[in-house]
Amino acid sequence: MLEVRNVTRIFGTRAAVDNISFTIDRPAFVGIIGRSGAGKSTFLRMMNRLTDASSGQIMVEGQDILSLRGPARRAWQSHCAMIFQQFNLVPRMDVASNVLHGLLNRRSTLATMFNLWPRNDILRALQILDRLGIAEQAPKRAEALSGGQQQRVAIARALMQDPKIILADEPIASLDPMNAQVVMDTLKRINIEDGRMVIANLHTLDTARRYCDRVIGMRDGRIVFDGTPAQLSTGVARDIYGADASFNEAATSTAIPADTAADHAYAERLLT
Ligand SMILES: Nc1ncnc2c1ncn2[C@@H]1O[C@H](COP(=O)(O)OP(=O)(O)OP(=O)(O)O)[C@@H](O)[C@H]1O
Repeated sequence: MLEVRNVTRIFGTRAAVDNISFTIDRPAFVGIIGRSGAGKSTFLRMMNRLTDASSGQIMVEGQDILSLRGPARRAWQSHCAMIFQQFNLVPRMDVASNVLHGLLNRRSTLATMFNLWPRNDILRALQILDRLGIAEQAPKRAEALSGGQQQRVAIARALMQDPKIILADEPIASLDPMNAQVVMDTLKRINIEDGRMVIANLHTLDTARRYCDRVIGMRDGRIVFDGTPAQLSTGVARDIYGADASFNEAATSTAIPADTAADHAYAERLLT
């Protein structure tokens, strides 16, 4: 389904991504982990053709997507939707219009400028919002929503493109643990129910272990691990993150310790 062959991206004299190769043969949920600067974002941006590669090929259904130009490149970008850490919504625009903007590549600029959308597209946007549990937010401005809701709007916008692959660049890095879970559950559902491949850059090991079928570990632009979550032992993680013996997994965790006594006290205060 996807074959990455010897892909490199050089900035100045330094390789941000250094000759990486791997194959994904089914619509899996793939996590890419590694410390800051490992090359994770650069790789996703090459997949989506936001950044050019210096060399290599990315084959999808027999076509090298790195060689696409003009309309063919734009068509690929709409089959390969991207979700960002900061959601990248238009804050003052309503939620439904933000979702409809997923069709931007396929619409005339004029129609988009005047916010003129065919009825069928509007209905589809509302159906997608409903599926993600946020239909009632459709008329609100995006900026009025919580971070978790905004990220679900961004996922809805991606689904509007009907993509084969969803690329997510640190999709939960700006969210609290509860919202992070809702967003990851949503991505997992889309992966399983729709059969869309998801490739997500993740900064926490526990998230990679919980949601991914496969984990790729990057360090200094290279792939240093490629395996299942079960193979991702603390020792392997230490290699990926380049940490010494004092490496502590909790430092890469999003989990908050449960403090039930404090929760009960808080609930009681609210009730009185
Ligand atoms: N446009 C650019 N110009 C120059 N150097 C860049 C550019 N983009 C990325 N780099 C460099 O490439 C390397 C890899 O960066 P990249 O953002 O891909 O890493 P990352 O693993 O995604 O890290 P983070 O989690 O912090 O985003 C870094 O050293 C970064 O400084």
